[in-house]
Amino acid sequence: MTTTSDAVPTADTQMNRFGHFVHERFGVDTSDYDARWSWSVRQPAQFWRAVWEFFDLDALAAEPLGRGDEAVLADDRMPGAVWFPGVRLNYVDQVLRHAALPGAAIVGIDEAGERSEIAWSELPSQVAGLASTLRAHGVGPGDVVAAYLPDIPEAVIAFLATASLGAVWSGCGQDYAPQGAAGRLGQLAPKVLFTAAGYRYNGKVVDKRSDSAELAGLLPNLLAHITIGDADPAPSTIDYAEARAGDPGDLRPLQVPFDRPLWVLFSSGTTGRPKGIVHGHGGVLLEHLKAGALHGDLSSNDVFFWQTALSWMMWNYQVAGLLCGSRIVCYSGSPLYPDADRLWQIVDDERVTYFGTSPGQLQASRKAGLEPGRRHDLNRLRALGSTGSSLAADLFTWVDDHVRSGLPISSISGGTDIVSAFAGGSTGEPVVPGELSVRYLGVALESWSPEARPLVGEVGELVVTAPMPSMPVSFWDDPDGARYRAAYFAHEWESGASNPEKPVWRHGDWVTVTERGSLVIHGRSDATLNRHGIRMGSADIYEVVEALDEIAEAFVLGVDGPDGAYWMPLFVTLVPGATLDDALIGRIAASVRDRLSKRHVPDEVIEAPGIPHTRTGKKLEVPVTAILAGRSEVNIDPKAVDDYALINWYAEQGRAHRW
Ligand SMILES: CC(=O)CC(=O)O
Repeated sequence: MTTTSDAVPTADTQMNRFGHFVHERFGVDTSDYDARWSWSVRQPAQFWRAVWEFFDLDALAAEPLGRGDEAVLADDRMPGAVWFPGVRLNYVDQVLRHAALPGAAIVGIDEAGERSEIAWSELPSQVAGLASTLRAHGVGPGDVVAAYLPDIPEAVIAFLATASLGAVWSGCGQDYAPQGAAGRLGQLAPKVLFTAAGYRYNGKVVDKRSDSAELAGLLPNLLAHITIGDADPAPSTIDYAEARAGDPGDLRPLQVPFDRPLWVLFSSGTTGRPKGIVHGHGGVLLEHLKAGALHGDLSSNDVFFWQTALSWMMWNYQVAGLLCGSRIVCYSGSPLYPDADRLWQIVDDERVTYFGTSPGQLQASRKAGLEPGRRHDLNRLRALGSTGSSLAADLFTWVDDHVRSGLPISSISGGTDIVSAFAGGSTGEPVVPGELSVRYLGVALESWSPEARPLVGEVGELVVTAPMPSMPVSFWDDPDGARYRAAYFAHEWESGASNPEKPVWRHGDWVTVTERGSLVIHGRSDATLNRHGIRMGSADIYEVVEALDEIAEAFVLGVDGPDGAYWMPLFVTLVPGATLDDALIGRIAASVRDRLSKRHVPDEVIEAPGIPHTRTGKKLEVPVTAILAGRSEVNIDPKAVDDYALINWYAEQGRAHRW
């Protein structure tokens, strides 16, 4: 496989400056990435102290960080690690540090192309004005402020105002119906709700006024409902412009303990009550500076655009651009409207330097025959990020051929749980198609065999063997931590000599750590295809099948039947004009056999009317497999799925299958 960009260890990147700083400060060998990573996981207290010092966080905190490892990591138990016990700070201060920068901090673009800007210089007064209105409505430390909004700049201001008070933020995209949003936000008993009158999507105006009013009615503790963009707001609501014009006074974000909740994110909740995952101010601040500034090299020279939505953790990750002094771009429309070129046009118009997207958008660009590098001026673009699912090798190559040769690609993998990435591309590190270049600093990631043995060059369970500061401080409404432990620490490793002495975080993904230290993610381990003892990752099959021009999307399931029978159907959706005839089925089977193995060839290829996803775009492999297997206890929550009507179609396939 080709290397599309070469390592540049001497370049003036923040990562290299950090390496020099660590070498000087701690006398550590940081000559290459491997050395840095090994030190960061062997000496976590030293590593996170280095991050703290490199970004001069003493300047933000009420008091300087104490000496000794205990001041950084007082207890390394997992779960229950105690990070930075004596520290008081506020996430928002790191954003406001950049307020003297010229130009726009936040740009908003809607689907019709309407554009708005909030300048860095306006940020403090907008945050302070809104914070004072929230305070006037009774919001104080620990209270929850909820948002039902598209990805618009006002959402970022509302979040910063909330966090500045030491209150807790939680956002839900307006693509959720009111009941679905209430199933999440309602758990938190918010005191204030932000909603928008609507947004444009797929060429239509989506009017959300009555849904917003319905949601407000489902939140009994609400003291104020602030509406954005409603020309005719109901008397019981407060207009956002008025709320933002509260007395700005002297903005002093409240200094809070390191682990004070910053926000609550929700798991997809397709089959049970969505879990509220709580992250703290300090953990997110350190993790996002590390990921954004060190790995992504984000700075005030950058325009950072990651296409996302409020219910997806990538919204929170996008806001991290502000922590690094970068301008961020919020886009509230469909990524594919009016056509697949839409996001490339934004990258060009906004002079984006770091563009984050998904395999789906890249695949759609490829299938539409786009040549973004020819059609647009993408010269300022210096990195392309991708997440949501594994980025197949052929899409790396497509970017190299059709966007820009040598453009570093960072396929990242992590999730809501840590509101960041465990691994991905890193500025200056080589990129190999289909791989995540490195394990991120401070992430003790390994691939483990069923007997809890570390593996290199073989597929295993993705585990993290030491705490990270952005692991959840708790789950919401989980006083004894039982739901938290069950989510990550309850895996039963097969008995063997090396059974772990300490609990490890099992993430639920299949991963290979290569000899070079890069990674390949093979899909969810709880959705593993286990054909008569041969285990296969679904992502490997998607990579091959979705590369075929006729296939829009693929969905492979492994269904257990009676008497040890196993059925492995591959469902596909087709691009317009394509037909699933014997020739195409033959080509699918041949590609899977040639590029993977004959064991990976599905039992059947079936054209589907669609593929069900969570609202953050993950294929619903586990619950749909259970439905096909006829397991009656599976109850998929219609509100958590993008197209619930499809579930009946899949159930019908299960009933019709002859074992
Ligand atoms: C960083 C990620 O892992 C994002 C996601 O796929 O949810």
